Amino acid sequence: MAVYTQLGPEQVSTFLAQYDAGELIALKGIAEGVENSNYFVETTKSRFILTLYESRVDPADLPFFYALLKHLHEAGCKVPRFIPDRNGEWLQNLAGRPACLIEFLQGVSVTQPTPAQAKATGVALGQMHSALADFDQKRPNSLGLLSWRPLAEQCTARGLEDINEGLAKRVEAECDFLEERWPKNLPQRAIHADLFPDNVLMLGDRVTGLIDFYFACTDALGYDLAVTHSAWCFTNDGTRFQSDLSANLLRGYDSVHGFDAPTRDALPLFFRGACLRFLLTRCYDWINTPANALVTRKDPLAFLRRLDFYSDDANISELMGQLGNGIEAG
Ligand SMILES: Nc1ncnc2c1ncn2[C@@H]1O[C@H](COP(=O)(O)OP(=O)(O)OP(=O)(O)O)[C@@H](O)[C@H]1O
Ligand SMILES: N[C@@H](CCO)C(=O)O
Repeated sequence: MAVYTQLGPEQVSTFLAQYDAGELIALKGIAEGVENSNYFVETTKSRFILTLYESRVDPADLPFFYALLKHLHEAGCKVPRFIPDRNGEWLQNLAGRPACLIEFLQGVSVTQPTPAQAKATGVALGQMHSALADFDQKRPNSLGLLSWRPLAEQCTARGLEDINEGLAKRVEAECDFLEERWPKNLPQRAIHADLFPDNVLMLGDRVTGLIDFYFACTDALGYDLAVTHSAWCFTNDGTRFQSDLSANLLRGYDSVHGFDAPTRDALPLFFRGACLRFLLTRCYDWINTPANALVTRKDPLAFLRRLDFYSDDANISELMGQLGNGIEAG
C-alpha cells in the first residue's frame, strides 16, 4: 500500500485548476509501490498519475528526473512526462509535499514474465541506454558500491544475523570482494537502476511504459543491465534461475545496444553488486519497518539466493555463453 498522504477530491480539484487538464471525474489511491503516494486521476480530458513525494525522494533531485524523462520522451522512449501547469510549472506543493502531475501510460506490470516479455524489456533497456548517450546531467548513485558497507553497518551485524545466520560475515566478504575488483574506468551515463518487472508496463508482449525513475543516477550501463537481469530472470523468491528469460533479455538488449568487451567482462561483478544492493536495502527496510506496517516488506533472502547463483563459476560460464560477443551499438 502506498498512499501515505491522504487527499480528498476537493483538494485535487483545486490542484487541477492550475492545469489545462479538465475537470476531475475519478480519484483513486494506488496500492502498489512503497516509496511515494500515488493517485490515479481521471478528468474530462485525460488520465494522469498524481505523485506526492514522500521522505525518500529528495526534492533537489526532481529536476534531474524531469530532464531525464523529457530527454527520453523526445528520443522516442516510452516513459511518462511530467505535465506542466498553465504557467509552465511541473513541480507543485500539495498537502505539504512536493507533488507532480504525470502522464498516465497504459499497460500492466507482469508478475510472471514470458521469454517474449523479457526480450521486449531487454530491447527497451537498450533503447533507453542508446537514447541517453547525449544526456549530460549527472546524479551520483547514492546506492552504489561505496554505500554498501555503510548500509550493512546501519543494519548492524546483529540485525543481519537475525535475518539469516552467517549473513553479516557474508555481506562483509562480498563488500571486500567487490571493492577490490569493481571496474573504475567504464563509461558512465544516466541509468534507471531499478528496472524490476513492476516498473515496466506491458500490453501483451509490448512494452508500453518504463516508470519509477526515482533511483535513476549516473553509473555504468552494465550495472543497469545486471540490475534488470537479477530482477527479471529468477522466480520471485530467487530459488530458480530462468535461463530462457535470461537468454531473451540479453538477446533483446544486444539487438539494440550491445556491450563492449570491458562491460561484458565486468558483468559477473555487476551481477553480484546488483544483488548486494537489493539484499542490503531490503535488509535495511526489513529491520526498520515494523512487521505490522501498511507497507509489505520485501524478502531480502530472495537476493541472497540470486547472489549465490551469480557467485558460482559454472552459472557465470552459462551466462557468458548466452551473452555472445556483443558489439557496442550506441
Ligand atoms: N505513468 C504511469 N502510468 C500508469 N501507471 C503508473 C504510472 N506511474 C505509476 N503508475 C502506477 O503506480 C504504481 C506505483 O508507482 P511507482 O512504482 O512509481 O511507485 P513507487 O512508490 O515509487 O514504487 P516503488 O516501490 O516501485 O519504488 C505502479 O505500479 C503503477 O501501477
Ligand atoms: N525494486 C526494489 C525496491 C526499490 O528499490 C526491490 O524490489 O527491492
